Amino acid sequence: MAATTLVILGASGDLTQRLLMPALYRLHALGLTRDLRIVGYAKEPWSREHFERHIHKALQAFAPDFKEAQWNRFRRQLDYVGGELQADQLFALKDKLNPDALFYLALPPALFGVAATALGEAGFAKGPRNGWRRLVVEKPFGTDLASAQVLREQMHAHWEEEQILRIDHFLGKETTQNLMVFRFANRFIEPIWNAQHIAQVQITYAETLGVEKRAAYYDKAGALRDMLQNHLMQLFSLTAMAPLAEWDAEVLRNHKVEVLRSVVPITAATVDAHAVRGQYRAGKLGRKTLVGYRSEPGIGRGSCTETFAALRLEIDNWRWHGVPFYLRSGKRLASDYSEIAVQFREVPGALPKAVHAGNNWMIFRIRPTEQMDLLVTAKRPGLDLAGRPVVLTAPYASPDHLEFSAYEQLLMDAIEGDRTHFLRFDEVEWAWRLLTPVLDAWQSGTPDFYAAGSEGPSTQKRLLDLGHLWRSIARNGDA
Ligand SMILES: NC(=O)C1=CN([C@@H]2O[C@H](COP(=O)(O)OP(=O)(O)OC[C@H]3O[C@@H](n4cnc5c(N)ncnc54)[C@H](OP(=O)(O)O)[C@@H]3O)[C@@H](O)[C@H]2O)C=CC1
Ligand SMILES: O=C1O[C@H](COP(=O)(O)O)[C@@H](O)[C@H](O)[C@H]1O
Repeated sequence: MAATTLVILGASGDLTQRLLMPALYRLHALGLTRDLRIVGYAKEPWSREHFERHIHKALQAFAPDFKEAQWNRFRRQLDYVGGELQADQLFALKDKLNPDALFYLALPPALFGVAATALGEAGFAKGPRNGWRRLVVEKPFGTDLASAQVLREQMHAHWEEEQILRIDHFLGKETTQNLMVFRFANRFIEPIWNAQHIAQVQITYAETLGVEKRAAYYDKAGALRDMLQNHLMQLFSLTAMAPLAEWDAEVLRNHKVEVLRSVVPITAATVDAHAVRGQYRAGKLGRKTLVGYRSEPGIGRGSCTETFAALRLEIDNWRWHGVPFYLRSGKRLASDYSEIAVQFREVPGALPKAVHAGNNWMIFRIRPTEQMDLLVTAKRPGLDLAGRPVVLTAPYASPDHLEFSAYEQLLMDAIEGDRTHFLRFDEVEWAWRLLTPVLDAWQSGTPDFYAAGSEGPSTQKRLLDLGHLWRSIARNGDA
């Protein structure tokens, strides 16, 4: 790696403390980013020493395996500049930039356009001839189709699309990346990965967390914008896309966009058949009593923001015609349970009755543990020819392999210029195009309530085809 500067705009914020700095610290400890200079930039008129103390405290709290000796090496990479998001003030960064430099917008989303413009006006979008410049943008990219398009225009005034790395941290998760490897590196999968063999797909991201300290952001966003529009749509398109002709970031992103373009549009008339929203009321999780969303600090007593969203998507192409894809995510649910679960169609009935062949499921589990489960029917040991369900499990973690957090993966990719796991604008745009009619419809009316600690609103059932059941959140997917 050539000497590179990473400027973090918004360096006094939560993301920097909790996720970016711990990731950078670990990459440094592993010897992967020795030539990286990290410059924090924020409004606070801090000295470099003050910034160091701030980050030291953050790492003590959030970096697993924090060690003072390692910190003493890492701190030498750090620097700080205080200023507003204005070109004349940003210009103070000039002498700190290597020919290769990237700017990370760890800022409130409303400031992405302002910051990109100010960096451009300061002349930072164009590097010297022997270097490159990149802009890493956090999520969410816009709040609907129109605002995302406006933001794109603002960014493109100074930055080329190839320079912009839009983060979706789910693309840095092992399970997400494994979807691509597992699907395309195994001979037996591709021939059955289609409507002829697959009955339904369920993508669930359930959290026990509530709104925590993010009321100001979350109450404006809601579950559809916070989780479905970005993270779950990515899992969806990676599950459904066609095999790549070439292992290349642009080809991959073309394929994901193809999926989104093939989704049957949801309209004002069909929203209720395709989308359900919920909001948690007071409830119990184990012995803990939980307040309802409207009683959380910072949330309006009459807020209609959804804390749960479920979608039924249908893809009208040769591969998937007739297969419903169910996506859902919510806060304050019964467990931290997340997976992509693919159910195969039933086998024909020419088996002895006692075999009871159940449906096969292929499950890519994200939480509570990352692992793959294949649910099959095998013979029950004994004299009779009877069947029993068996789970073939492949755990993810292995003592022989280092694991990297999503932010470690993506920061490394950003430094190396690998765009594979970042979003191209048209992916974001298509996801907004599909979901904006739902957001529009949800501007009025109220969400369906569910008790905190439960499976979510019972109305989510209405999205399912006859014979399909939601997998149980409380029992990590078991029936
Ligand atoms: N926190 C998280 O867990 C995650 C956050 N994200 C995304 O990361 C981004 C940052 O989030 P987060 O760190 O939580 O937000 P915070 O509000 O904690 O921090 C944002 C940063 O922006 C600065 N800032 C705020 N307003 C201005 C302004 N008007 N001018 C200049 N700087 C300003 C803040 O400075 P100051 O401290 O002075 O206000 C702070 O440094 C968001 O886009 C969020 O969606 C994504 C995934 C997870
Ligand atoms: O982006 C977000 O993701 C988290 C869930 O992701 P995880 O990797 O932390 O499990 C979610 O809690 C948050 O609301 C959302 O903004």
